[in-house]
Amino acid sequence: MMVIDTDSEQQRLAALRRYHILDTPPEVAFDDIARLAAHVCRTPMALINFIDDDRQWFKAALGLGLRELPRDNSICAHVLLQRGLLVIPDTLQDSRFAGHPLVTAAPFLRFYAGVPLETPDGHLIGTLCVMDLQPGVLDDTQAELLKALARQVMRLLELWQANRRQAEMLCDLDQTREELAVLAATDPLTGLANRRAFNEQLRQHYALVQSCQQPACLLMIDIDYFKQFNDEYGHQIGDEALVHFATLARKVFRGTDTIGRWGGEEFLVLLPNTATEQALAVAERLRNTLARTPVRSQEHRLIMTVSIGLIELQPERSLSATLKLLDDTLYHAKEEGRNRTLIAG
Ligand SMILES: Nc1nc2c(ncn2[C@@H]2O[C@H](COP(=O)(O)OP(=O)(O)OP(=O)(O)O)[C@@H](O)[C@H]2O)c(=O)[nH]1
Repeated sequence: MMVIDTDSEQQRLAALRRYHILDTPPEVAFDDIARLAAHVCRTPMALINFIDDDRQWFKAALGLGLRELPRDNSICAHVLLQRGLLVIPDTLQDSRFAGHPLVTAAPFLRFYAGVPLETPDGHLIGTLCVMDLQPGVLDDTQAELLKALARQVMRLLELWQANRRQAEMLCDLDQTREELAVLAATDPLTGLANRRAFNEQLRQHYALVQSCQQPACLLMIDIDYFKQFNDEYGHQIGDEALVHFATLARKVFRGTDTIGRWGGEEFLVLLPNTATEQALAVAERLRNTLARTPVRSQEHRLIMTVSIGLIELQPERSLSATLKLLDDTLYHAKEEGRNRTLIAG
């Protein structure tokens, strides 16, 4: 009967799992080592096998048409127990193995030699073994070469693990890069596109308007009397009002529209494939939604109004001229009494 120390067995299994080798497909590099082991030891069979919780699983299985066997009465588990080379010249002459299912039934094993696969921190996670259907022996050179090949299996595993870690790090790096790109393009308070990102989108879309002659509109939206709002209720409620605006704007505009925070309490919205009348309808819907949806704080329910300038992009008008005209239009909307939408003209 094999006695297993549960603590070190758990550590051994953890060491094995760290390689993520179990249940991976066969690979030429491992098959080659098994072939070399069989050649050196002059046997028809060789295994690279890992001793899992309740099974032995073969990464390479030369001459044996199996991928795994139950761990119960595994011959290889004996190699781990004695922590070194195990040679069984004739299984039928060895009381420990004479009744083994692989000895008493197909493939009727007679000869076995195995060495442990040892991790750099001393855990034995499997074996490299050779087997024959006739009794046999292993000379010193063969034994040394079998041990050398077992070390090569471990080098391969270490390399495999290093590659996997590198791939994981590259994946993490890609993810971080994506997150940073999103952060760099986002206004931290409202989560809308920041001025730089909006400008980029606007430039790209303007090029499209010039080449495809598709209609597109731009809205410049400024919250009315926001300084007063801040002064009266505090900067914190002012911030909440900006977030409130952004939340409503996301609901009112289409997913294909781009909303950007242009500065303080000023926002720009790009509406692709939208003519002036449709853009005016959306701008008015935004003003109505704001009028119906107060900013809620513990003590107040505050209604915000906005002034909006609207302009249709024209291929023959430069972007800077468009933005200047839009800014002037917004200024007029403020001058005329605020809480309104004015069309540039
Ligand atoms: N709470 C808060 N306030 C901001 C933020 N950015 C800008 N502001 C404030 O927004 C106010 C804008 O004031 P003004 O440019 O005078 O405009 P206004 O009071 O809205 O007046 P009109 O635009 O003419 O209706 C200033 O008091 C800024 O401090 C912000 O991120 N949070």
